[in-house]
Amino acid sequence: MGVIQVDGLAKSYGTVDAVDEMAFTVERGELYGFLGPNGAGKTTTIRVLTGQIQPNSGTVSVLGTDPTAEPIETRHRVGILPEQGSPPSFLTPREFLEFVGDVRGLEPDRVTERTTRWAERLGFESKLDTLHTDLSRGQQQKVMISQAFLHEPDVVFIDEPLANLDPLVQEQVKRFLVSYAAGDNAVFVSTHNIDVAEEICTRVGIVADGRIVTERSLEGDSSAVSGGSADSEPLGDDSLLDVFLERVEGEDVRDAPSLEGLEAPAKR
Ligand SMILES: Nc1ncnc2c1ncn2[C@@H]1O[C@H](COP(=O)(O)OP(=O)(O)OP(=O)(O)O)[C@@H](O)[C@H]1O
Repeated sequence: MGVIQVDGLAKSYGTVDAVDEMAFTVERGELYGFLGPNGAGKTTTIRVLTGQIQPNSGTVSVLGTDPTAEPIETRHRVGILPEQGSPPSFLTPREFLEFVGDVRGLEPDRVTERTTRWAERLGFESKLDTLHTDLSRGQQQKVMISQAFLHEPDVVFIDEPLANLDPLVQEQVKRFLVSYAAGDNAVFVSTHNIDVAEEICTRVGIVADGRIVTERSLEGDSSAVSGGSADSEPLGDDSLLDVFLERVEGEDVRDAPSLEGLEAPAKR
């Protein structure tokens, strides 16, 4: 049984069908990449899986909990790095991480120890007592990454993990995500960055029009992974970008209208 299970999920906003017949399963040990163009339904799916919104229909299960019926229990057990999330402007990283640790049920000593460890790991020790409003976007992202992993959850949902990070920290975070998933956890990453997905994910689901249109295993040609609704094909000799462009109808940049006419005006 997967630690994340989604079957027949549908969610609309008014007349917009954001998610429709979404189905996939993620197992322990997987770093699952959720790839899709703008508006494909990725954030909506994560919001359902983390108990932030109610779907219209379908079943979802996260670590054996039902986020639609027991959202607080689900949120307690997972880590969440939301899209464009930022820590509260009126708190410092130390205060925020203490708050998150408390809400997630960690002992105060443990929170102090992990706060120090994360600040050292991501290099924001000198900013631990500075208000978030006075931190850069990248420094705020480091605090958000720290809060998602502070209670060492078995499942972590991440929207664009590398946003605003400098290249050195990006490398560190990528390595961390790979090792965290390999430690019998599951990391679910929504991203537009196909190269990063190809580099770090064990499996990807390509999303278009609110559903998974294809899945690919990236763990080597012989290891097709059971994906619940369908077995994932290995990527083989294709590049993930080619698979993406082929499967995302109407989004192929090779057929897209050129941006001719949008060039900056020539200097007079
Ligand atoms: N609160 C909302 N009210 C109305 N429509 C919404 C709302 N949130 C999302 N949508 C619509 O639902 C669809 C899916 O949006 P969603 O944010 O899930 O896509 P996404 O794959 O995360 O996109 P992106 O890659 O641009 O972040 C889009 O057409 C979007 O306009």
